[in-house]
Amino acid sequence: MHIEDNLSLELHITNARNLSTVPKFPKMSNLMSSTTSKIMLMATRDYCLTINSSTTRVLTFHRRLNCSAAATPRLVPNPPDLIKWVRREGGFVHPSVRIAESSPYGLGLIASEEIPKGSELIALPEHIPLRFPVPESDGGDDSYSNLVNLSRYVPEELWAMKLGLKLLQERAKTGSFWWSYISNLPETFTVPIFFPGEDIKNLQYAPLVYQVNKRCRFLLDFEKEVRQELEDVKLQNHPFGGREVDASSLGWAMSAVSSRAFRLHGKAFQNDVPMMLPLIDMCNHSFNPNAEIVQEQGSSDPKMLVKVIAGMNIKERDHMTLNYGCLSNDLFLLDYGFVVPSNPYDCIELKYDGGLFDAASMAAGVSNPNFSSPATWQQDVLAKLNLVSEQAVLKVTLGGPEVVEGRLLAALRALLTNDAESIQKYDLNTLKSFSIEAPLGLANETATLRTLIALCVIALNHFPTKIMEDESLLEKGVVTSTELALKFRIQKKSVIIDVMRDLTKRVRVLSSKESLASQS
Ligand SMILES: C[S@@+](CC[C@H](N)C(=O)[O-])C[C@H]1O[C@@H](n2cnc3c(N)ncnc32)[C@H](O)[C@@H]1O
Repeated sequence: MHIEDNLSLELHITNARNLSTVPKFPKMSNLMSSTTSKIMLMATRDYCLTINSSTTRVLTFHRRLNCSAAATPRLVPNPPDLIKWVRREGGFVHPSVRIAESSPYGLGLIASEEIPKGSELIALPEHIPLRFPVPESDGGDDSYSNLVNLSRYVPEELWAMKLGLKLLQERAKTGSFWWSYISNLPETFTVPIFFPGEDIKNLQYAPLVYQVNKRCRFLLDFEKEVRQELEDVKLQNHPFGGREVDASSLGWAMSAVSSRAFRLHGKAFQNDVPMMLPLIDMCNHSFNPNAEIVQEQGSSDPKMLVKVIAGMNIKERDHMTLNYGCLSNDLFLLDYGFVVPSNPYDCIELKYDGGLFDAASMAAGVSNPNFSSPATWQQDVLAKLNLVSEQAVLKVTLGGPEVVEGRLLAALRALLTNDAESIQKYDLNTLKSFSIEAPLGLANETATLRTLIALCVIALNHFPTKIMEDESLLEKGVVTSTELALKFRIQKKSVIIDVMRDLTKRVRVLSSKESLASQS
């Protein structure tokens, strides 16, 4: 996969906006270019990434410096009181819930007094969440049908952009019902579409660089489509009140949604519709949250669409947290603009490739591996694992709760044995897991684990820098985007090292069993 150009967006967010005026959208500025550079990121040819910055369109990210360094600047300097607005609109906010600085995470919700487990913290009535309108609600309105037309250009995977169009529409509208909410949104986001090109390269990890480039390219193309679609639209039918929407404002809206919207399940939520939940979205993330969203319409209070309750006792001055999901750092950075240290769900992606796996096996001292030329019965196993054929999914992962993706583990075990008969004895699920120790025998398991360790070494060596170098760069003090890129790649390398540790332990256990067996 060669990515010819590396696109990122420059977001100039400059104006402190007066509440009484309709806010202007941020302006996208000049396109820059720099010298060509190439980086090889992954072990396989397909993950070889070429960043040719001579065709690069880099737009730099400017953070305003006139606000307090600790706070995340909001869309307007002194936005309305969000808690008061929610209460005024019929929502419930626990009397001990406050919005406060939650450094370094931006703003957050804090308890001004102890809150007992099970207490209702926030409840929002149906009209407060912001969602993409369903036809019945805005039907007949041309600005609505123009918005729907634009949303057709948005691929399903970028659902945040669809809701982002609605957010931009409300941001442009004088007297929007949601203005109290929108004016409290961050002015800028730390997601990598806004990184300078150098910091996209600094991620050192091709799968994420690919996703960032894809999003940037989409935004630049979408900007053109929006322009064309709205060229001849009359002011009264214009979905953004005649305001020009460019890649920067689209990027702002997409990031606002991806970092704050919730996809709620259950019949009350029209099949997994994403929505922005004012105030609830002030909760920061934790894998051990002290609050949770109650998704079903409670019969005790049928007017409330969504509630947050305390999942445990929340002490005075504690921050309220929600779990955004068991996500890898790729998704945390791409959608939310942060990296979780020691994230148990982080993993690295590799491509299943016979040549690479033969090389890893040989490096591990396995004689005559046949990943490149598997026997027919081995090909059958690979087909069942969806690792051969036109539609094969060749992406496999190391790390996360599984440590080694089941399909990869089963493939290695099957390709490192000559024993076609024993393979028939087990169902594929057994071969895909570590739950039964050494299903194809100690020698096969040792060869499998050693090959995996060699794969880890290859993957680690493809990062251009070592963790220690990254850490010393971090210590020097760098801008936010560089800091995030450094933290991200440190975590990726740590995932590989953790996997190697785990596999090495397993090899040791097997060796001691082997030596016991040979003694008896
Ligand atoms: C739903 S908002 C939470 C409110 C946000 N802190 C604010 O100032 O508006 C999600 C954003 O909060 C920040 N955040 C939340 N949890 C975090 C965490 N565990 N580590 C770092 N940043 C976090 C990130 O900037 C993320 O995009």
